[in-house]
Amino acid sequence: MFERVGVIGAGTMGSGVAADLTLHGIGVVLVDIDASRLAKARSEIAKTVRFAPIVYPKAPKVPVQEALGRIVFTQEFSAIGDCDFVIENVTENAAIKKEVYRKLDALCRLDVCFSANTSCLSITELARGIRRPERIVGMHFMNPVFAKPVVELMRGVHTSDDTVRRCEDLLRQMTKEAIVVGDMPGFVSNRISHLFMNEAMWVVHDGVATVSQVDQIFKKCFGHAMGPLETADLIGLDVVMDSLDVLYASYQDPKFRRCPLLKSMVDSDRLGRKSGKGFYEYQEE
Ligand SMILES: NC(=O)c1ccc[n+]([C@@H]2O[C@H](COP(=O)([O-])OP(=O)(O)OC[C@H]3O[C@@H](n4cnc5c(N)ncnc54)[C@H](O)[C@@H]3O)[C@@H](O)[C@H]2O)c1
Repeated sequence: MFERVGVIGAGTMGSGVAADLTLHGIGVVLVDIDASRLAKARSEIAKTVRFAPIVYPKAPKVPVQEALGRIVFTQEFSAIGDCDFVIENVTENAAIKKEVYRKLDALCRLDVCFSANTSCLSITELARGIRRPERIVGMHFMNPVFAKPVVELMRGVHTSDDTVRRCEDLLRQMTKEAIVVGDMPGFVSNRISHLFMNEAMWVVHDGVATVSQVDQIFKKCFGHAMGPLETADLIGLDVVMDSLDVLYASYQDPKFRRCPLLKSMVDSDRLGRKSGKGFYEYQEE
């Protein structure tokens, strides 16, 4: 049983992962370089602990103070020294992630596994230069983490069977299951979904349909729970743009060329739900 998990990065995904771990009784050390992100994460986690069982009845009911009491919020990487497992959720940028793995590698016991919560980056690439490449794995959590019972688990070239088994054990403790896939940029989910989202943006850019029409067609004709542009807003348009850039660079394939509308929305801080405005507008909950 895992007792204490290090969570690196306290943004949308890091705070979601930390909230789900604490809901399942697992201690967390949540590390971010930005104090304001840690403060925001504390209030987001409190909100999740309060509302998760209402919107998702399978989520455990835990008093907010008890859940927050299981989390150490810190800017100090050294605090993760005694963690049994680390889930990394920093910005989707290979250079930033690799620097984080170098720090973790120096701080953690050699048997500790590191999982990358990444949208598109290759796990094998992230493991380069690390003393424990067999202990690096990809765990692609979906947002909102507490309501998604399945995680895409990516096996790098060096990832060992024991590492995969430990990930599955941790996910079981979080009442989730893994679908284990291979390691190519974007894996299964984002290699396909980002083409959908990008093409939906081109449709709006070309004046073929409105944002709402595109999403309604996916929901009412195809039975999807969310349309591609609503999904992009939920993920964060900056994260979608970073991911498309990784896919484009990795495959050298023009099919991943991002729509200029996405860049102009990111430049004007229309990032989706997290900034209150994206393809849609959102009120503070
Ligand atoms: N947003 C989604 O729906 C989603 C879903 C699955 C996976 N992902 C992946 O999860 C990762 C995080 O995405 P996000 O949406 O939470 O991004 P985000 O921008 O909300 O959060 C990233 C956090 O990382 C922190 N950070 C940056 N450099 C750091 C460092 N060196 N050390 C510690 N913290 C650092 C930032 O301060 C920020 O708080 C990305 O790789 C993304 O592709 C995102």
